[in-house]
Amino acid sequence: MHAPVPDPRDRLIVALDLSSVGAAESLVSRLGDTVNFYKIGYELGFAGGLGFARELIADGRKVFIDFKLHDIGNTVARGVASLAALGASFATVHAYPQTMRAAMEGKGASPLRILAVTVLTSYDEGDLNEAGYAASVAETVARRVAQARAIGIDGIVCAPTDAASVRAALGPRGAIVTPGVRPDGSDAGDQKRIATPFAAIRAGADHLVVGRPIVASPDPAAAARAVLAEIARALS
Ligand SMILES: O=c1ccn([C@@H]2O[C@H](COP(=O)(O)O)[C@@H](O)[C@H]2O)c(=O)[nH]1
Repeated sequence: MHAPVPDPRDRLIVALDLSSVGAAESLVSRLGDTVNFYKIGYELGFAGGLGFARELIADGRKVFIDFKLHDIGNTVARGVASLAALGASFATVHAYPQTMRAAMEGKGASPLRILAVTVLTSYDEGDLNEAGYAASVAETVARRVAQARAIGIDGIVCAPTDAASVRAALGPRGAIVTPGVRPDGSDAGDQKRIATPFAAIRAGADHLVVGRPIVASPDPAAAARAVLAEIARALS
């Protein structure tokens, strides 16, 4: 069985897609105790964000490093070992078998959980086809989840619209983490496979990643509370 999520706030992961540590510090301070789990990707990570990740972790927050690693096995394993030493809770790799195996080896006995990114939520059938894949989004997700399961991966990143089929293919073990979450009325931006927080949780997502609907809101704490309320309603 995959571990139940104990603190409901751990269901919500806010993507700190911001250009400086100062901007991230200010957002985290505005969100206060409403949010406890943060994701750091390229934008903040390449602007000093790993030092900030260390501070968040020291402050008792959970951190997800979303660099979507994909390289030769040795490089992936060593990079993941560094993320494990940092104290990150989650880290992503692309769902290629060699990469997933290397990441699982690199994390060793640490509590870091490796999440395999199946098909990006900004991709539809046309984007996948343009990238050279003949299979559909659903077929590609299914194939990658089957491979991830065989390797014993810790979790999957997929669109909320894929969550139910991913859970069926993944079995009870492994976390399902869904970006592409959009509360009703919010702008989809470049996301193509989206669902509301309520629908994502009902479809079986364990954790929702939310960026712009909270980060770009005039009142981020109120936007986060609204997402948490939807999560609670979906779980009730
Ligand atoms: O398939 C994926 C994998 C990762 N992401 C990341 O999640 C957030 C989503 O941000 P929004 O502003 O809520 O769209 C972003 O950091 C992506 O890098 C994803 O969107 N899709």
